[in-house]
Amino acid sequence: MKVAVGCDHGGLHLKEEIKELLSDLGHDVEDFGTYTSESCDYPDIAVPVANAVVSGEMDRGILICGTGIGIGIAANKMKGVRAALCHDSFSAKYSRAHNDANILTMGERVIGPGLAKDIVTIWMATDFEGGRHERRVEKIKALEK
Ligand SMILES: O=C(CO)[C@H](O)[C@H](O)COP(=O)(O)O
Repeated sequence: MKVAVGCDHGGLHLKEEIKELLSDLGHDVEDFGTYTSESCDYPDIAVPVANAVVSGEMDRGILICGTGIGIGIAANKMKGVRAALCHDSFSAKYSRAHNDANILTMGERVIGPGLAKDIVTIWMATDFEGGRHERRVEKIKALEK
């Protein structure tokens, strides 16, 4: 899969670990920044990653900031984005299976790299179940009209 990754300064180190994991898993990774530890504003990263996913240029996105919250709030303002903040593997699995989340967000200041890598591995491997969940996701999409 083609995966867009992005972070603010609070998520820089974890993003590097996640990029390596995604490559090891056989995915194509595109890094939308930030690239240095200099302080920056997470909406400036969330928007291009969201656009890349919604346009179909990239299949999925992973966004990381200090908490995973702000960058997810920003991404979810973009039409077509279903960004899920996941700090446990159960949520990661069901954000895909039930919600068809297309962007995963995490906080580098919240969880360690080991758990974050488990979360990404599960999130990337889980398919949307459809069925009754399709109807619910369609209702979410209808809210955007
Ligand atoms: O987690 C975040 C947003 O939800 C940011 O990474 C965090 O707010 C940045 O804080 P600071 O400028 O103090 O490093």
